[in-house]
Amino acid sequence: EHIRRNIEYAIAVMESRYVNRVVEIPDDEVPATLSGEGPVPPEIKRWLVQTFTSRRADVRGRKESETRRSLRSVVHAVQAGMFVERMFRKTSVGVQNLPPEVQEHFKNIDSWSYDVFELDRISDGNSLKFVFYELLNKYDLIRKFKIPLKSLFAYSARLQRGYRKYNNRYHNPIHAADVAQSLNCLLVSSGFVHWLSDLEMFSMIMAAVVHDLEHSGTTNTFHTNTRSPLAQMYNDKSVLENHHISSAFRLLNEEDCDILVNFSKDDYPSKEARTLMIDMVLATDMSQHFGQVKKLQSNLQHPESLEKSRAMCLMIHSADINHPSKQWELHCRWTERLVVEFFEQGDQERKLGLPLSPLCDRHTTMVAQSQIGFMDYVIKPTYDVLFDIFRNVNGPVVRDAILSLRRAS
Ligand SMILES: Nc1nc2c(ncn2[C@@H]2O[C@@H]3COP(=O)(O)O[C@H]3[C@H]2O)c(=O)[nH]1
Ligand SMILES: [Zn+2]
Repeated sequence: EHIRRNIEYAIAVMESRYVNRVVEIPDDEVPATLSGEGPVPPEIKRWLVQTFTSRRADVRGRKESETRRSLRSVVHAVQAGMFVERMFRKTSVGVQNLPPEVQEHFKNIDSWSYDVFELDRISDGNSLKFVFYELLNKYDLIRKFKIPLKSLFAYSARLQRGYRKYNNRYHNPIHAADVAQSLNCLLVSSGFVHWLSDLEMFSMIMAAVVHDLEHSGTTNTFHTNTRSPLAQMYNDKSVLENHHISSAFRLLNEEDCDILVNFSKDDYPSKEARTLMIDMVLATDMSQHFGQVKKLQSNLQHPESLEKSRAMCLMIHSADINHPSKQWELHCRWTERLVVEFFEQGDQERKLGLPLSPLCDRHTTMVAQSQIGFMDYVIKPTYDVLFDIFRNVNGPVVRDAILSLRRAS
């Protein structure tokens, strides 16, 4: 059934999107791409450049040779029938703990039009806690990693509290729940869910859930410009993202919060799992965006060089910027929230006598135009590359399946 769904999905994607399509990704130097005449107003260009590019060298220095895993190897595994058999709900450990209304709502959790605001309403503001639990349970990870439910709920409660620390309109627990649910959709619809190991699945869900923990409601540029304690701590580099993932790991040390307590020594703190989670959260720094997309696009010219971990990072990043590709009502709600947050930062900048960041001036910002720029220059290229990756995993499987069918008939 899953193979059939993968094949149908891949065929649909190829038919509808990939015939004679040219992907246009701006160069790392975005201004060059945007410098021509076009509908993008100067302030929006400034925002794109300031937010989505980084001329700093990537200093993370992952030793790729050690754990290099290409998508090609995954394709081979898929062709050889080496799916990870994911048990959906077969062994759920505690569904009875969920309020019935929430349980009913989760029937739709694989849908791109899932209404996370409604979940938050019916769960009395516990959307993050319940999505975290539901996804771990759905993929049987609570049982496999012997995660104590008491710790899971204590940790989730601390996460929700951490997300509420600054009362942000956008970067709050609902956003984290939304990113985790959207990630789940991408994993399911692409078939990735069947070729990630349990540890990789856990790492991805965890990364989605913690990726904006204790977000200050202001941008990295704001932290740097105000020389905030966090900017000093992280030397102006991916300030917030470093804080999010660092806080998530530190929270595990709080009383009753260690959800990793029963992980085997091979699983955690293995370099692989920890590095993966750190890399995925750091990859949500929007200054890495154009570099990340461009690198993957060039990798796609030689699919054998595509790395699984890079694909996973792109998936989290795509889930993080999902709402412009969702239903209009959902998108509008998120946009309204984001704009409130941007304008509050602008107000603070005004008070401090700092230059106002792009899109943060409540008196001059053109929201509609900026959203068009965001969709054209950020969302579309990201999702184009993501679907190209999906196609690279599913494509050879589809081709072989078609050949087999032909031979059989
Ligand atoms: N301009 C604009 N930025 C967005 C939109 N959605 C998400 N973002 C930005 O993309 C960022 C992704 O990472 P964060 O969630 O930290 O913060 C998010 C916002 O800064 C949108 O609709 N418009
Ligand atoms: Zn986010």
